[in-house]
Amino acid sequence: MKAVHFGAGNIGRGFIGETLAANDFSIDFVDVNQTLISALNERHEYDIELAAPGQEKIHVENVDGINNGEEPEKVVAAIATTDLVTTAIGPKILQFIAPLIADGLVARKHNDNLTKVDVIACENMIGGSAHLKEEVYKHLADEDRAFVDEYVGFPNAAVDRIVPLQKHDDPLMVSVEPFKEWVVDESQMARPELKLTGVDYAPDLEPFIERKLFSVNTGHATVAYTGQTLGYETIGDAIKDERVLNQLKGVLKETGDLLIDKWGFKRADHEAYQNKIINRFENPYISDTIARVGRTPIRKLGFDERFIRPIREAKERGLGYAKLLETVGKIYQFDVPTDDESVKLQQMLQDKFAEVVTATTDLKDQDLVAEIAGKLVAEFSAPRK
Ligand SMILES: NC(=O)C1=CN([C@@H]2O[C@H](COP(=O)(O)OP(=O)(O)OC[C@H]3O[C@@H](n4cnc5c(N)ncnc54)[C@H](O)[C@@H]3O)[C@@H](O)[C@H]2O)C=CC1
Ligand SMILES: O=P(O)(O)OC[C@H]1O[C@](O)(CO)[C@@H](O)[C@@H]1O
Repeated sequence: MKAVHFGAGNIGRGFIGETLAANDFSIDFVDVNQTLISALNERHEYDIELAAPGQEKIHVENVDGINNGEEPEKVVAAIATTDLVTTAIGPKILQFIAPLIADGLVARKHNDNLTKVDVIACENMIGGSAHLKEEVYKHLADEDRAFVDEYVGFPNAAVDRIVPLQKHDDPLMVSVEPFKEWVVDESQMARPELKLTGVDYAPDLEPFIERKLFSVNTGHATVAYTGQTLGYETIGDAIKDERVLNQLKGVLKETGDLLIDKWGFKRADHEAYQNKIINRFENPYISDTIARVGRTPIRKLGFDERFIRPIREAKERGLGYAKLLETVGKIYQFDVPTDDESVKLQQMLQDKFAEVVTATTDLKDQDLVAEIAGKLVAEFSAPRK
């Protein structure tokens, strides 16, 4: 069996690659990072290390790399004959790989390849594959849509494994937590007979993706944003602070109440699920930065994302969301100069504060307005350790 996987990064190599290889797939990793692509093509194998006592190694082989920026035609040819397409590239990048996926699917039509194929987006988002499908369809001519309708599935999926930023001499080596969960919506598959060991197939993904996103991801982000306002740089250090842990527990109580009310999870089971997540965040074998877990704060503030959606739904149901609101307030203080969205958010705040300063002081000197606004932004985002 053959798979084309977009995104040879942390979760791509550290989870999707492991699972595909364990199911005897050969994998074409597609990425724009030439260091990763060259290493994959030189060695055709890599190691995964479990972040746990013993640091067990898992060997992955039968892998190749294609740089989609340099050799898009190779990606199209690979999709034309593959059995499965997966992505772990980032929600906002899906739109950029959609044209290539569309070309690859049309190539299947031109080659009379009538084997059905599923395209699975393994991103932290609700409806990831459905979103990718919309993007792909924008690049299909009317006469190709019927073929894709009939032969291609875009089943939504939830993937759960913490894979932090990596620091190894070997660019392919990836250290991952032992826990892993990959759930695919079976009802949306074009080729449901192609099932992978290590993947769960659910008739309805919504409860799983919401439980995961509003527990693991809302929780992790809460540790990151609360931790940063207290001056911490790593998740491990932040979660040792009782104020951060209490904030996390408060937020998980609110999302837990919502999930139990909405999906009928049993409270005891859900609390056990939450406690396991807290233990995962505390894993001393993982060094995870607040900058990574809090990355792209504007995306994380989105309408259907890990804070605003549970807040909206808790409000509709008359449930509590005070701790979630508190955390949202902290997201606006997320200040990481290397994160474009953080820089943009801070600039938006600076501009708004400047409006308030102008309205309250009548100052005409814009340099002075900017200086005062800068002080206000700093005041609102200063660490309060
Ligand atoms: N790291 C984790 O623990 C988990 C991550 N995810 C999701 O997986 C996705 C990827 O996350 P990570 O692996 O952490 O990120 P990452 O940054 O390690 O990997 C992303 C990869 O995509 C590549 N890429 C970026 N733009 C590209 C383009 N236009 N064409 C081809 N390749 C491109 C990058 O070079 C990089 O190798 C995200 O949606 C994330 O939410 C989901 C569950 C766990
Ligand atoms: O990948 P995103 O959406 O930026 O969010 C980061 C989150 O993803 C994970 O890496 C895995 O779900 C978590 O560790 C973290 O909460």
